[in-house]
Amino acid sequence: MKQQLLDTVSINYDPRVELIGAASYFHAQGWMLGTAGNLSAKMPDGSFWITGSGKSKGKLSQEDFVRVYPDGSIQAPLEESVKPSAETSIHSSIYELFADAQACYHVHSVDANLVSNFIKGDEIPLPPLEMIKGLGIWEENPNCVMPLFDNHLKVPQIASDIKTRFLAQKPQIPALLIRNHGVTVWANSLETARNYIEITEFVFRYMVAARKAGI
Ligand SMILES: CSC[C@@H](O)[C@@H](O)C(=O)COP(=O)(O)O
Ligand SMILES: [Zn+2]
Repeated sequence: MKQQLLDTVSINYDPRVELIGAASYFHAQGWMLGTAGNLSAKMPDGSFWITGSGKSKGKLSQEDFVRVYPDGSIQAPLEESVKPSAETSIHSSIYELFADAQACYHVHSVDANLVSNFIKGDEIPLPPLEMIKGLGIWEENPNCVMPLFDNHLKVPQIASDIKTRFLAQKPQIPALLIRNHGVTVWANSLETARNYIEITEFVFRYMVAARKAGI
């Protein structure tokens, strides 16, 4: 009986309403302006719902999402014309790399774009702020870095760079930054992914302000 109930709950699970709420909140913060960014959430069968490509992220509806299956096949609920996000390959790579990931969020902010140019290398040292604990690092004065990837017109190239690097070495934190583009986070729940976006954006804002203040 209990198992039956659990099965029914998982069959009826639909993360789209929560994804729409997150997108509209990020849009209000200026992190998902126009068509920028994409959000996805995993389903119990291993597929994931992802925002359709080119949709205005401040006014999404349930029909603006596409369901992507592990074999790459897709299902657009009502409108066949809805295509999955151009950055779906990045979301797929994250779900392949991190079995616990239930959600993957990607946004574009001015501060993230500025910070991505602070350094030429492939990782950015993060300031040892209390907020870093919110990314799962419980250390005094943490020595934490955020992986930084080059932006490419061909998104599968970015996805492949992420896979290659993270297969060789897992990142310290569940976040990565694409240069002149934006941050991507992943988490074991939609709520935590939303928190990670807020925390990384706080850290970027601090870094820009600190540089301006000469700290
Ligand atoms: C301002 S749109 C930029 C896009 O190229 C991309 O980076 C993005 O985040 C949104 O693409 P989308 O295909 O709508 O998911
Ligand atoms: Zn993007």
